Amino acid sequence: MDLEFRNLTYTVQRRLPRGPKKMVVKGVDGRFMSGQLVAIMGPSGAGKSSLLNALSGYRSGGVTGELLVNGQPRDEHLFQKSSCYITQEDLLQPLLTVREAMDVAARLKAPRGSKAPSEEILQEMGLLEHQHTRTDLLSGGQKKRLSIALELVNNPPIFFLDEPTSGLDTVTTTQCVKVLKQLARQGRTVVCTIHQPAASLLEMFDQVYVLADGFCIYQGDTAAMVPFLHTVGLPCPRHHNPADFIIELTETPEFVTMLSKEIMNGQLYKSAKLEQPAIEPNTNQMQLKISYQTDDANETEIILSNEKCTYKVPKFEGSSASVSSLSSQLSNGNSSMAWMKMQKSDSSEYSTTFCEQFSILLARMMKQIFRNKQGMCIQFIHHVMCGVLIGTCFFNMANDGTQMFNHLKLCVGLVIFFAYTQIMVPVLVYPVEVKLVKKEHFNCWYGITPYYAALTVSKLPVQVTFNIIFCTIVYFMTGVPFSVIRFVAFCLVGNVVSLAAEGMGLAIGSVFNVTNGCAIGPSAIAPFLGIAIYGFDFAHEIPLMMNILMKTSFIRCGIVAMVLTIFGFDRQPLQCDDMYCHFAKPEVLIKYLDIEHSSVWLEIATMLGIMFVFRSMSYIGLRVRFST
Ligand SMILES: Nc1ncnc2c1ncn2[C@@H]1O[C@H](COP(=O)(O)OP(=O)(O)OP(=O)(O)O)[C@@H](O)[C@H]1O
Repeated sequence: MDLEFRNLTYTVQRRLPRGPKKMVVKGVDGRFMSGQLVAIMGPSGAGKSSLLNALSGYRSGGVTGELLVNGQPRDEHLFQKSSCYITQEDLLQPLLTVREAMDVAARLKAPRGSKAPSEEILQEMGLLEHQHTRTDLLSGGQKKRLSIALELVNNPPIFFLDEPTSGLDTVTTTQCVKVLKQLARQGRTVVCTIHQPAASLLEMFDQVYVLADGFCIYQGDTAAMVPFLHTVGLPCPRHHNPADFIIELTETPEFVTMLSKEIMNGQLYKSAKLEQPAIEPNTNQMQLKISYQTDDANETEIILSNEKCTYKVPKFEGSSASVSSLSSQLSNGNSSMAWMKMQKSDSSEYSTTFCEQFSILLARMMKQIFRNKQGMCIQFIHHVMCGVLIGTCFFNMANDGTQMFNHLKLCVGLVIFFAYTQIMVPVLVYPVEVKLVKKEHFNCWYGITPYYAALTVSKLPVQVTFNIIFCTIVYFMTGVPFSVIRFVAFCLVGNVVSLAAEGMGLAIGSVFNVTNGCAIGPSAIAPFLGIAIYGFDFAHEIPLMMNILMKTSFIRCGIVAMVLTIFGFDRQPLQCDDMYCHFAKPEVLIKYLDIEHSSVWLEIATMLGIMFVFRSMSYIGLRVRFST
């Protein structure tokens, strides 16, 4: 597929605190042709990643201009299915082997009714011998190749890569660029940003697009760059790396202005053979008025307005199809049209159904959770130790009528434990996970809803089990009189508080897009805020806002539910070893706290409602973030 862009601008604005708007890509034009390996070069901060993000659709907010595919305005949905974006960071699912990661990608992405040739792709990428290695143990170059391999399973005709060589040594960098060159030679359009390639590496690229301060200062064949600079009076010294030379020129604003004018901000394409305008008159569009005639499942006849050609639709034919055979299908420039045709005929957004995505993602998440032995071990020790500590502090105290304040401390302590244990996990883990999910979602692996559903379900078994272990230890060590209903309610309250807290952590993570440090502040304050608000419960005059906050604080609901669980359910009067114990009768304590009209089930239902609100916020937050 040929990509064109006209008068493309990309404006960014810092959100929190809101900063001034800044145009980072300034009305550039350009054209990237199929079968070509294109390097977007420029000094740091020139706008390379921004241009790549805008072109790939990875960022859509703040982008203006015309984006064309094969000369026609592009259909974003179709384009997204036809392209893939590989981020600078190697975002790979942890705790899976190369083969497992590949199989998940193949199950999610391979066209319906077909089997992606995972083994052949791994072979082609030189990863077959590492197929049983865990993804986090791969070297930098292998990670990069795996990132490419994962996207190759549905054989997209366009690849965008953000700095694929960053952090790699010279040999690995060359290997990586060779792989990209091979992908391009197979008929794909491969566009990547690159810092300052060595001269030998630069030669491997077919086309170079140089940016400086958001302007295009060169576009054309790699071989035509030095002659172009010579013609504008900036000859590259002998034995000087042309990439270094042009980047050095960008340090002088006058040169940037002059070069940008010469190349008409990307409207001109400097060819090693002949010079031609980058954007030809709309003759292209005439040629692309096509009609499809399908003879059989494999062959498609495409009639262009003035010529006729026939070729095979790229189609996986079971595991016997090799990447080479796929490549040969793509090696015809026209095959991108066949790809588009194939994608157009499949109107669904993903290759798999909602249920398939949900079950594949759930299986992947469960596998990762159970393989995280260290994490599981830490969680187990944390729950047992905290249970024993709390049990020791309040040992056999639950039946002592003289210890009213200790009873309350126990309830508050338990709720804080459940809240803190769960709130920090998503806040710390989620920002990293979101990047990975964004990449996979953007590359059309799956939708947000099945991901979110799988995320919610996958954590439950382990979380509930550990909470029950904790509850059992505390319940019996503190000596709360046993009854089945009370014990069930006790475990239920703990689990619901932890789910609400987790929902809050997810909401903080996805709505505010905060990184670890900033997230700790609000999330750490939140439970205390809940308790502080609870303190107002004893006051007579509660301001309206505070009242609303109090009623909607899951910490408060948790404490009320916990008190009602321990002292409710027809509990007999507590032992009293003093002359008089005012709070020996559970009803007196409940009345004193002004919660005699509440019920455990109502508080649990309220917490579930709060959890639902938090989870909805985080779901919407994700959707909004992924759509801009
Ligand atoms: N979301 C954003 N908010 C504010 N500024 C931004 C945002 N995105 C990019 N920028 C700014 O836009 C400019 C271009 O950024 P970009 O990441 O595209 O540069 P780059 O050429 O890829 O740099 P590098 O090679 O160092 O990665 C930079 O000055 C950067 O600070």
